[in-house]
Amino acid sequence: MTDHALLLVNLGSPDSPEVADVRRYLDQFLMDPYVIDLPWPLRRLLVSLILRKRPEQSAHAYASIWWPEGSPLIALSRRLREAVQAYWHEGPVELAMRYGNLSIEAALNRLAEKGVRRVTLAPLYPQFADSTVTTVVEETRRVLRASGLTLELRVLEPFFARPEYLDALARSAEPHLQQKFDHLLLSFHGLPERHLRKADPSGRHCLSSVDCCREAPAEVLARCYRAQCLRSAEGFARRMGLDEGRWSVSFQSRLGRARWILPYTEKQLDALAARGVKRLLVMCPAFVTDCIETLEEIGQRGREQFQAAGGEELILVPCLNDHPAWASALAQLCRTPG
Ligand SMILES: C=CC1=C(C)c2cc3[nH]c(cc4nc(cc5[nH]c(cc1n2)c(C)c5CCC(=O)O)C(CCC(=O)O)=C4C)c(C)c3C=C
Ligand SMILES: [Fe+2]
Ligand SMILES: [Fe+2]
Repeated sequence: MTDHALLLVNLGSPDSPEVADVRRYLDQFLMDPYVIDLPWPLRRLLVSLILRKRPEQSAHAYASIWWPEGSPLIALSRRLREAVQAYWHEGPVELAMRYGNLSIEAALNRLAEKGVRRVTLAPLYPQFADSTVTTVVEETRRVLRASGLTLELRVLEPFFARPEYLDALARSAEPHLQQKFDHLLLSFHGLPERHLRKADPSGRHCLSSVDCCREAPAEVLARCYRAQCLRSAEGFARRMGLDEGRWSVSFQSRLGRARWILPYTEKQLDALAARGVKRLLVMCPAFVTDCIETLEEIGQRGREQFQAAGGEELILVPCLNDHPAWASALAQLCRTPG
């Protein structure tokens, strides 16, 4: 059987680190109502304000991590697609981005032309958030409706606690954890607190106490990004045999002035240095491929900040990228997506 395809979807990147390309990309990204969840006129106003300064700053950051082949996120996602194809014999493996080029529409059309009948959609995010998973799923459904393609769609559920993902994370990180280090910081992408409250099916659990995410009942856990990040972190630390106190969790990439989920990575870097941590390892398990948020925010700015606060070295552990253990795990996850 070769008519069951995989469609891997990642976030996307600007076409180049030029200011105009970065502005166009940020505009599409931030105008997504799943990312900035305000009514259109307010969203337009806020995004236009953000776009006054942000494209220049982000363009500078993108330029500092850009590869000869282009955006690291896209280049690494392409390599991942190729690696997964070696483990997926049921049909073709396609790659698309939610924003910018490599559109979902073009990928679905290619699959239909190849005679594919079933597609398993894999949003490349281990933890659930409306701003990542829901927007990918909804956009794919919208394209299918609009194009009239009759492809049967299944969706890979967030895999934050699946052994396939956690084992692959352990296998890819293991060589880096063999070096001498004082502390491991697991820095996840942040999320506005408002998004957490909105996704909470109970309407009252999330953010009700400092520890609510540790006691989330199953239906809340299924929708709570923060609780899922903590589960991933605990599952990873257990696999690596890390003692409590030798690792911690934080959330990075805050945008704007609203409250985002705590603790902030920026604050943790200072706090760890002040506590006497000299050699700090940082992993970013919410990202399956390295990108601006890992390479620039942590690997460059985070390192400078940590050293200025008295730390000696910040070592960034690479994301899963195209590690064979991850490519094989992803194919396996897609065989039992629900
Ligand atoms: C891993 C999961 C992600 C969540 C959750 C997420 C939420 C989220 N992000 C922004 C704003 C920005 N994110 C940016 C980059 C970016 N974000 C993710 C992933 C998640 N975002 C990735 C993989 C990347 C990297 C893209 C790349 O090209 O390398 C950016 C752009 C970069 C910048 O200007 O700093 C913004 C802006 C919000 C507002 C949000 C939740 C509401
Ligand atoms: Fe983001
Ligand atoms: Fe929660």
